[in-house]
Amino acid sequence: MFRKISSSLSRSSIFPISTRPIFKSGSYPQSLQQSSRLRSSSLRIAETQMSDSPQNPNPAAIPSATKPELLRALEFHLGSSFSVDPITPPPNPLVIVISGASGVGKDAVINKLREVRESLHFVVTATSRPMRPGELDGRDYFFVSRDEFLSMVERDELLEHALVYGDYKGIPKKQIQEFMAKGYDIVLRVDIQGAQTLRKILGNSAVFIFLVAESELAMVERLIDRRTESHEELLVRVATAREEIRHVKNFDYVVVNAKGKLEDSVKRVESIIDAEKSKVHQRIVRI
Ligand SMILES: Nc1ncnc2c1ncn2[C@@H]1O[C@H](COP(=O)(O)OP(=O)(O)OP(=O)(O)O)[C@@H](O)[C@H]1O
Repeated sequence: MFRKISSSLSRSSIFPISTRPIFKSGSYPQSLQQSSRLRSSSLRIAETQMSDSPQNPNPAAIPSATKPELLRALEFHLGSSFSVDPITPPPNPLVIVISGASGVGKDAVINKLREVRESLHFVVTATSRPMRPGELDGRDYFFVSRDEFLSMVERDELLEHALVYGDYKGIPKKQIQEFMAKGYDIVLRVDIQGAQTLRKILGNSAVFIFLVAESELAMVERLIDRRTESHEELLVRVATAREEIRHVKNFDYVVVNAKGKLEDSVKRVESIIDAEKSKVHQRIVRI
């Protein structure tokens, strides 16, 4: 764990403890500069590398000591070895909740994020809704019957679940636990109702991102273009979206997914993840 450089040296043979030196220009101990005991082959290599480097621009620097010698002397002077361990612990796994009104582009953003970012696990939601053309069981959702879904609820296998536009949707807990244990960050894609429930369950331990279109018109057009909803379903979704936009205040971040700017939105989400990873006070999530 710790550098062993100085441990092989008898400290008292170089500097008596009572007379620990303060190194100044020109006063670096001759014994340390010249001692053949210090010159192992690896030290000589390092020394050669240093002597090849451009002239030291700092006139106050110690003139002819090698880097290993300097390191050893500093360690000796400080009374402890320099550790090669990381200065800060690795960041905790994150739980990232991505939400927003229907048709705002949650799937589109998440699918792109999947392409550009490793070390994220995208939780596959269980749903009782029928599969849409192009969707794949186990990739887009776990498609289960209503009865199967209700059994999962009874067995307490879901972190949260809800009835959304007549269909059940829920998040399997086991998947999150397994991937967090492997060090993955977890991405959850939920509607706004789901995000509200998750906020109650997870509090500030998770990161909540709210996706919005640049305007209401843009959002409705996107839904129409998708051509997966009937006229009545569109009416319900638009009315719900108008109401849901007020919940933005319960989120940590808002990302505008503007028309034709999907990649910018994904970059913005990535920046949020990077910032969260750099936080001094990390979120700690327990599922
Ligand atoms: N930035 C964008 N520019 C243009 N089209 C977009 C953009 N983002 C998403 N879309 C398109 O808008 C439509 C709706 O997107 P998507 O299905 O990802 O929304 P969603 O939020 O997942 O919807 P739902 O909650 O109803 O499943 C899709 O056809 C998608 O390709």
